[in-house]
Amino acid sequence: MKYVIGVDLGTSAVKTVLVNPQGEVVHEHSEAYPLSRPEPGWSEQNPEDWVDKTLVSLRRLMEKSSADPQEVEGLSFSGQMHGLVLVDAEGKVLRPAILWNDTRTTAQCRKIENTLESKLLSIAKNRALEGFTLPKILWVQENEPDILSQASLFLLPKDYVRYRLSGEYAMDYSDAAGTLLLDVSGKTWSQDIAAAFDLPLSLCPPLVESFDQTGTLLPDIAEASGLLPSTKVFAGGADNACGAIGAGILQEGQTMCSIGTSGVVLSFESRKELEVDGKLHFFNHSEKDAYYVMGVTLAAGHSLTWFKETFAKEKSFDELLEGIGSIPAGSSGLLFTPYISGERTPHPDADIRGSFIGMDSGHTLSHFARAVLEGITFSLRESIDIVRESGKEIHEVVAIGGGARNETWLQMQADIFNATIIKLESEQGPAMGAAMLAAYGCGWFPSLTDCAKAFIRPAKTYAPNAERAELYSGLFSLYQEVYSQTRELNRKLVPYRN
Ligand SMILES: Nc1ncnc2c1ncn2[C@@H]1O[C@H](COP(=O)(O)OP(=O)(O)O)[C@@H](O)[C@H]1O
Ligand SMILES: O=C(CO)[C@@H](O)[C@H](O)COP(=O)(O)O
Repeated sequence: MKYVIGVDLGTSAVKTVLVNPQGEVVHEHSEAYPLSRPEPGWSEQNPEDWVDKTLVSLRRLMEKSSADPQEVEGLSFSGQMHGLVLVDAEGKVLRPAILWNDTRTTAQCRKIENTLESKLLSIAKNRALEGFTLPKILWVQENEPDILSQASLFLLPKDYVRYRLSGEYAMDYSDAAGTLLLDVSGKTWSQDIAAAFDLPLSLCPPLVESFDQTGTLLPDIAEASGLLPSTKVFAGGADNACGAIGAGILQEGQTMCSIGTSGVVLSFESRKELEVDGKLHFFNHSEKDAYYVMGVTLAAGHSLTWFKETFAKEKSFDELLEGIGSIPAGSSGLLFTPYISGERTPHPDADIRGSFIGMDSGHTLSHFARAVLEGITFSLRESIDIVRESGKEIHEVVAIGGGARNETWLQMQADIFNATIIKLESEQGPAMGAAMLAAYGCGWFPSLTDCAKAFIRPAKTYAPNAERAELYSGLFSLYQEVYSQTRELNRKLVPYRN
């Protein structure tokens, strides 16, 4: 038997999957790492934790499977996007990584917009959002100039881990697109953007395709992970691009909804000249010369995790959600907005915070749990609507991520999106996408599309229920009002957040 490994460097954990040529996940293993929030709105991780846990996860995967290391032909990566890792000339990390969900950079975003004006959308194809990488580099430039002056390169999370595993520096287009330093349609680093902020282009690593080989495992790494120094290492991609590959989103008209820590609605796009005016993210795909548009809910699964940890810590997700099927759609008038760490689509607002509206003495824990799922799903419906307004039809949506584990939530997505939801045999979208990039890179298939045909199998579909779809459509209008009704209040609450 031959295998490939997909490594998904997530926000909460690194997941590794061992996949055979039929696309079956033979074994998987996950290792969690901490996230630190040293100040309100900050979110950091220690890159050394990623490397340690990736090696532990690979070793456990190999031990569990008892696969012969000779049989593992290659591995590739999917990574949390946008996080800033700065390294010096020796490859030493200069400060903790600043993550995608860190919102300290509002001032830097305004500086980028004011400096670049229309160039930002014409070159980088995206607006300046706190989560993206360039604002983080500018924050370091302003607040820790000594650190930036020692930096010889910036990397994204999975690029740092790959460098430690293979000794080679590289960044693929799908992840580079989320930095705001890439000329997205030209597929080169933008000299114009870098020069506007006095950043040398030498700070940017070499660009590669997601399925390009970037060396093999270093001998000490091979030993620590239970693999061989001949194991091929492929570049990999942004977690959302890999999630899309793993969900088979490889053609115009295909859309996925991923509910992990964040929530994402992503639709394939073949036209590099498409203008979405910053309303959606527009990024390079991990498929060659393809793109995607995407809307992001910052705290999707994170809202559910926060709710569980705060109000029902002793319960598992399944225990918390087991009663929600008997709560009526609309949670008996309880409405939740998932803005617990600010929001991105459609409200790029670092100061907004969540609400429960309509609390009643008759509401139970199950009403609250259902309202949380409905609020997250309404937020994703806002992205679905913007994608539809851009001219795309959405009749079917492939669901991936931890949120796809709950049947009631999948049906709720069908009812709120008014589209058929497809659940796959494996909800391991990004890790599976990474494994597919390795399989294609190893030459197992002539194209990623052929690989998708062999690897991806639908398990179940959920059709919208007309009555509930209508009820949710009315409630969605009320949900949309909550943002404007609570924005000013939240702004006034900012000084009290400490
Ligand atoms: N059994 C479950 N039912 C519904 N949602 C779940 C379940 N288990 C986990 N989740 C949600 O999935 C999220 C984790 O999804 P995952 O795709 O693993 O995220 P990430 O890659 O961001 O770490 C959690 O935040 C949680 O809200
Ligand atoms: O910032 C984004 C996309 O722009 C996030 O989607 C991150 O890429 C992290 O994703 P998860 O940890 O939720 O998978």
